[in-house]
Amino acid sequence: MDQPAIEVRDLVVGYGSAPVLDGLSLEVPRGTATCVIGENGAGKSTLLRTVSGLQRPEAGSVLVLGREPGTDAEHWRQVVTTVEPPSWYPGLTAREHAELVTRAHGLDDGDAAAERAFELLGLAGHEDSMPTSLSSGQKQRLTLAMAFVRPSRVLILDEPEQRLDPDARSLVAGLLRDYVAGGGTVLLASHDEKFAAGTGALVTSVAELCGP
Ligand SMILES: Nc1ncnc2c1ncn2[C@@H]1O[C@H](COP(=O)(O)OP(=O)(O)OP(=O)(O)O)[C@@H](O)[C@H]1O
Repeated sequence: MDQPAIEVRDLVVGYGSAPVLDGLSLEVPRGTATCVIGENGAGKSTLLRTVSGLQRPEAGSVLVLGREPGTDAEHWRQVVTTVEPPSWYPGLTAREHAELVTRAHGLDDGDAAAERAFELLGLAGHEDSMPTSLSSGQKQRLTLAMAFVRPSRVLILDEPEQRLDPDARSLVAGLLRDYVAGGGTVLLASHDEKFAAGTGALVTSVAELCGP
């Protein structure tokens, strides 16, 4: 059987005192989605940050596509994460942000791809806006457009439904289903179980993953 896209074993992560995650294990098979739920402070973002390679575990192991995450550029060519809030470049429009991403990833038809991503995420008409002038939901749409506009094999999304209206939540759930149908792997955290079910993800909780 194929190695899972994401393999987490006996993970211990903390911030100096008692660990937030203590003995968490998780496997996300390739071409599937898993959604982690749990109350505020349960450790969902901590898990996603660690799987993204942005947080060092105290113990345990994490493999993403068979490699330790975040250690080299190859990781970032294949993995998209929205765990860290994006920084907007002063003076660059929404379209120019998306085009930066497509150029950095060597897409030949980058400008057309950016156009399609804006259409898809309901941002048509906002291409020439400064990201800082967009509403909070539009900024979230732009963040997701920048995630979907480039090729990737794994998406790690922290509460992608946040600040989105119900129609946009359904739209994004559908995009995630399509991403998985195309062979991609998704790990997300969410507080919206209806949204999570709509993505087709296996829904689990930090508590379940940490075992007894
Ligand atoms: N940088 C940090 N320094 C110290 N403690 C932190 C840090 N980041 C998170 N924590 C603590 O770790 C615990 C888990 O936080 P985390 O953000 O992973 O939870 P979460 O499940 O994503 O919560 P939410 O649903 O509110 O987004 C919390 O108790 C939080 O206070």
